[in-house]
Amino acid sequence: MSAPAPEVAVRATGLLAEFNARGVLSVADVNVAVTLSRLCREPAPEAALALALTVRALRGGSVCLDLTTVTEEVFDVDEAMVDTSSLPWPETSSWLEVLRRSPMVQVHPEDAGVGVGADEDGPARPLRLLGSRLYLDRYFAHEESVRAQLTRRRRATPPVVDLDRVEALLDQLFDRTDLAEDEPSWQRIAAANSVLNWVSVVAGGPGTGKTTTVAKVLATLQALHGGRLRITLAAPTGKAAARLEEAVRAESARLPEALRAPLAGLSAATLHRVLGWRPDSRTRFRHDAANPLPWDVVVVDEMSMVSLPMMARLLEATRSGTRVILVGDPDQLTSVEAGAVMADVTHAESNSAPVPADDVRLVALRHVRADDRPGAAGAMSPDDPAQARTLGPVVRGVVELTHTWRFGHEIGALARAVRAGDADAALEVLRAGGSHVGWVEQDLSATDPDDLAALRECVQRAGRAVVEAARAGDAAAAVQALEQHRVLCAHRAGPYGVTRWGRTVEEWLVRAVPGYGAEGEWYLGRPLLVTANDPEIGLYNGDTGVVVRAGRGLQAAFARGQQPTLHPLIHLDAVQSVHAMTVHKAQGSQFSEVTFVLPPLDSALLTRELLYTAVTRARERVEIIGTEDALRRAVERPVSRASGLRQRL
Ligand SMILES: Nc1ncnc2c1ncn2[C@@H]1O[C@H](COP(=O)(O)OP(=O)(O)OP(=O)(O)O)[C@@H](O)[C@H]1O
Repeated sequence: MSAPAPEVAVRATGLLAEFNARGVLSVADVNVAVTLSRLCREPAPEAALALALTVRALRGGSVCLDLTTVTEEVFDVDEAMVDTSSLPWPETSSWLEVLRRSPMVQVHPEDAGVGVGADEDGPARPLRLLGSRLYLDRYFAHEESVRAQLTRRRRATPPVVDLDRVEALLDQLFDRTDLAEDEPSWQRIAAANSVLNWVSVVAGGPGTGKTTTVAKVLATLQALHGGRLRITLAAPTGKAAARLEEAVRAESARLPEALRAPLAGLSAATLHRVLGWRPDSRTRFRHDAANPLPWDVVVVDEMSMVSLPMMARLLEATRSGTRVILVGDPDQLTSVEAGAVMADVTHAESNSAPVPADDVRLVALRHVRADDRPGAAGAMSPDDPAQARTLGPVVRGVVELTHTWRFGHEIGALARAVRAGDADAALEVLRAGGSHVGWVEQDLSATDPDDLAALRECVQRAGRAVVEAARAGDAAAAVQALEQHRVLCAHRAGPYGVTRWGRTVEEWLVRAVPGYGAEGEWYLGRPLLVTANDPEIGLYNGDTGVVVRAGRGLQAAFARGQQPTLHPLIHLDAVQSVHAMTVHKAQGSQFSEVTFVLPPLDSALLTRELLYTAVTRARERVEIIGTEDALRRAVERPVSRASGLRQRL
């Protein structure tokens, strides 16, 4: 794939001009760097380059620019890889030296005890240098806020609970029926952790029982506190919030009556709504440090989609005596905005540090004897270095669930192989096939889509069901049918992209469904994708819906738990048709069947997280179209997102 010619930044000279000409820097990156260099009277081109690259890094989801690794990064222009090896990169140590002396840069004292503002006597400087990592000051402040809040809560005296009572409740809620003889009950350990810590992380892939565990944690907490706790459930999007509410309800319905009752009124909302969305600001909320949230327990699901700035706002608005339970899949693609908070918190460097033998939470965990199986927390010794890797995260409030309870066996095996970076194992699962996974081993640039008969039939079957329900005015059935099957792509454009595949799917539907699309722009059964957050009407980027008959008019139905919400078409500002969608947009959604169009070998987007996220969007079956080389490359290349949080936690 060749990259299109980049737009030329007329203000760029020297280094900036060269990086712009190669497409690494956009006009906007260059303009920010030129303007701030002038304002700060910084003549050094290396400093301007570092600033421009930092702005660019934020666009790509990194929180900062790491000067020691930037030359190895994969840069892309419009999704095609750019060869940056021949660019005139400054030598790292002299580049850092220029930055240390720059009037644009505030050098941060390395010792972790010193927070933002400690050396802020001089005029405001737009950049912050911490070791080899360069931040825009605002993003450093977000990272520092999250780090400080999490650390403070971890170091605080843990919540006071009656440990015997906790043990009895956990005994009642968790049994070992479906576990192998030597398999620790990680769900139980995770639950103990969330009960015993102010901040806890329940990590795991789809179907590993995160929601089940959270429902049991909430039941335990309410039982310990006489049902008086005020609890809120939050998620980054409306759809995810609705799913969370439904799942927690379904799980709590299975609990014993006495434990279930206090959970009856639980409801979930988007993070925007929980924090108090303000029409006058995109980044500030009604609840903040001065006006904190009233809740005793805050559960945040789909954490991998939560950006660093959002996490900072949430923690700042949460009182120190509130339990915060973070739930999500750290191996998924990260938030569209900057940050990889879930992955950073789950894999924080401190998690592998030695565990102090007198750690209060460890003692507590032992006391509740989370489990006696080999390798379980209750049976572990903090003095045994071999166990430190498993025990470290647990003691620090992080538990990863790995047993998959829901998937067809092959999808789980494929997801595990991808997650582990084991390309041979992934290929073995795909080659073996079965009713849950399939592989069309083809290079798509040379394929006529009409040759993919099985895919066409699948698309037509699902599309027909959507249109029939939409025409009949059955919004719930239309929304459900919409989630039967989805084509996912990494790219937006080109032979592997959403545009081509969306058009193909649309053509197949026109052929299969009489009168398809005949009503004009808002035709019955038109699948819709929301492309921008609109908290006012409760629709979020990535939400999908469908145009349905409603009385004598038309409305758009969006999945929200059992009953879809209906919106007048006139309210829909930012929507497009969604016959195929990017994996990024599909985060937070699942479909019965998924067809994943794997990008080509030279794609900058071909990463492990992309493949893992695509595979785990499927509930019943996933089919991958692409070559063996591209598959191997994807499994073997993890995403690199620069952030200091992982090291600093
Ligand atoms: N220990 C267990 N034994 C048997 N079934 C379980 C167990 N834990 C969870 N399940 C079942 O597995 C399914 C998936 O569980 P759950 O919804 O809690 O997973 P999840 O990790 O929250 O998934 P997702 O991320 O997709 O929401 C549910 O049907 C649940 O009842």
